[in-house]
Amino acid sequence: MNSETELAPAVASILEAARERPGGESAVDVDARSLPDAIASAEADGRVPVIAEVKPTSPTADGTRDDDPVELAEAMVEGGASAISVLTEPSHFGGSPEALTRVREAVDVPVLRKDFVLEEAQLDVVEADLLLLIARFVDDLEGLVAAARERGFQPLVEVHDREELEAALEAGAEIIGVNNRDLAQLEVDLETFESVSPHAPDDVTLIAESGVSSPADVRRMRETGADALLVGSAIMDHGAGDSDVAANTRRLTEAEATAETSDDNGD
Ligand SMILES: O=C(O)c1ccccc1NCC(=O)[C@H](O)[C@H](O)COP(=O)(O)O
Repeated sequence: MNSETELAPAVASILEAARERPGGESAVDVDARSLPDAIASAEADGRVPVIAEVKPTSPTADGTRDDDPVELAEAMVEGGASAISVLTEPSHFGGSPEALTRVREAVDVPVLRKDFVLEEAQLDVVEADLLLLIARFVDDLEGLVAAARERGFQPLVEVHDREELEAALEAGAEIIGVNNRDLAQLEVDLETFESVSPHAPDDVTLIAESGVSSPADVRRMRETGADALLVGSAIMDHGAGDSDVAANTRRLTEAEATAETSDDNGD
């Protein structure tokens, strides 16, 4: 992996910044909340398992939300989110490790650290229940998956195509996210998940990431094998700024229940 060919300029800039960021001084020791348990709990009470993302801004966002990350995360849980993703990348996404720590103290669902972790010391910046590793950018994926597990994290390995899926499986990944956003044009295409998901073994926890914006999208991803969905923009609604994050989350977590009770196409 670790190919920088055909990367969008914003992604090349994100990687450059990631290489400069220091790691922690000593290994963290996490007592992680289980994502599979949180997914099972949502399924049991009829909610779609959604990992809602606290993403103040991004290279593709229309604006920035300055709301308190804790208030956003609490509203997401109120809307039925099974887990929270918190951007810790500071220079392109407006995130911080401190925001993640505050969110994890405030909610009782699993919290994902969303960042561009490239080397082992960068695992030790902050405790989280789940930790994102992007297959394309990590040189020693197997080593970093193992190092994350040694610290107690549940690694979530992000892939974009079948080759990266195979690499994630060889590295021992048990939780895999298929990112619908390509890192060359930053365009989203839900067909990405649909083309990769049939090749994932049943015992993998499979997450559809990016570009899910409506209940119809939720159902489409679930029908093609998504155990959970990672959703940022449609919940944060950067353009509106003051939109109702709990309601935005609920619209997606209730997508399957509303489909059963409604005659319309429910988008
Ligand atoms: O979100 C971006 O603009 C972005 C740009 C460059 C690299 C990564 C980017 N996003 C990272 C993500 O994985 C998403 O935040 C996450 O999957 C949620 O996506 P969405 O629901 O489409 O906001």
